[in-house]
Amino acid sequence: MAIFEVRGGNKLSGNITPQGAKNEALQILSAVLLTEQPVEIHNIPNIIDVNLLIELLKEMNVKVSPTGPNSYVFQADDVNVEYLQSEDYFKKSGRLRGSVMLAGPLLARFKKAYLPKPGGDKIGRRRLDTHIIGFERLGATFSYNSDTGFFALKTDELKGCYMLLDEPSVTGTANILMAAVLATGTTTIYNAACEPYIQQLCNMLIRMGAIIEGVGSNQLIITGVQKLQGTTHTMLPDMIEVGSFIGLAAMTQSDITIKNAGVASLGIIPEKFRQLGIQLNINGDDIHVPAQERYEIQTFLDGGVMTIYDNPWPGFTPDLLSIVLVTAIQAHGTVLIHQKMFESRLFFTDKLIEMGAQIILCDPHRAVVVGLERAKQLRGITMSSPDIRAGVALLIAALSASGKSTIQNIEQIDRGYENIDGRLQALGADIKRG
Ligand SMILES: CC(=O)N[C@H]1[C@@H](OP(=O)(O)OP(=O)(O)OC[C@H]2O[C@@H](n3ccc(=O)[nH]c3=O)[C@H](O)[C@@H]2O)O[C@H](CO)[C@@H](O)[C@@H]1O
Ligand SMILES: C=C(OP(=O)(O)O)C(=O)O
Repeated sequence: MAIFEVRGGNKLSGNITPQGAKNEALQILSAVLLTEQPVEIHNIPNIIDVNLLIELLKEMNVKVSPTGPNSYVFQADDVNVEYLQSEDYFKKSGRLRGSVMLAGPLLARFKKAYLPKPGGDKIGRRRLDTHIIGFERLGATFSYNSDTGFFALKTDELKGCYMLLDEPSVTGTANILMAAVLATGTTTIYNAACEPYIQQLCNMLIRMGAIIEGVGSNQLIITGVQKLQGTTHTMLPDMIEVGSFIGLAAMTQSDITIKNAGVASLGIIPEKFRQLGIQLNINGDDIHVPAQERYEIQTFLDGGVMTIYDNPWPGFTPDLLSIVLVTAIQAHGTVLIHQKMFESRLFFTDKLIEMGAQIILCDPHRAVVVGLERAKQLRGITMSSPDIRAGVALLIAALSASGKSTIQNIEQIDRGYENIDGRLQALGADIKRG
């Protein structure tokens, strides 16, 4: 198992460009199954989860031709849906969350699909009810094999309907949307997720010939069409990487410019880091984070302790709470981090406490961070990366700490961050892959 060896304490400087968005890529790559025509996609991040999904598409007989370092053309004109019943698919698809989104397009085009046991981060229960109930409402039937954990879905015809989702699931919305674009009649998805990656998917589908109203809102109205055509699509910058780099700069007192950060699509993210007291200078599409010795966590207007919590878009993404938490360690002041969506995402704080952070884990969902105000540096330790975002939070802690840290299980980090060691070395970080 690969490790990172980090010698912390270096102040970093320079420019860093975020990769294409991981969670957008997983939706967009699934959508190539909706047409027999070529689809050209740019700014695809070279990360484990995305490469695994590309591998699954290849195994399904989709033609995959690289056209540049992060660009590919996909053509799904001879799809082998039966591959989805193979042992190999069972094994590989369970390794990432994104594979669930192959189901919507397959059901729409080939009238059958298989939904794997959800993979991805082990950050709490991750149910598929929204996906399955949505497909059922469109006219699919499902059976569940408790030995394999697979749902088999089939339909004679998908028919549009009105549905109010139980929760605005991101992958659930993408899945139902991709099924509905080829259904007969009109589908209304109310309480839909509406984050920029869903908007990107909608806009791609519209370019392919789909009819979708309400893009960017929580109500999508889709008029089904018989066929979709090829298109070209470019992924947005990864907003979770942008937030990770802001946290990294603040914790390590570094002067970093995040180039082409996709500022217009960051929503409330910059504001949350400002609530930690971090100065951000936005110049066009770049974010300059100056070296900051001191940053002071704001209080609420009534003087109450700041709380930062997750919510579906346009609320704050749960994927950045681990980064906000680690960044608060050297702040002046106190913050309550409340992770509402996932119940196992804060346990990594025990490693931060071992490094010297002042954190009280109140329960699985809430942690209070009392800033050290740089009176004490964290100390390097050996630790293991439990999930993508906790992994990067631990990496940020290690880069700010005195002495050597070893981070194990870095495959978790590689799932979502492209060549992170190389890009951090270019900023002056002492990090080695072992
Ligand atoms: C591949 C991908 O795109 N993964 C993202 C996607 O996962 P994913 O689509 O799997 O996440 P969902 O949006 O379905 O929901 C995530 C969790 O939050 C809970 N929930 C959701 C909505 C809500 O209003 N209340 C609530 O408690 C759900 O029950 C679930 O346990 O969206 C998550 C939420 O932004 C992100 O963390 C993941 O990185
Ligand atoms: C939780 C995440 O990913 P996934 O849904 O792919 O596990 C994440 O990107 O932070």
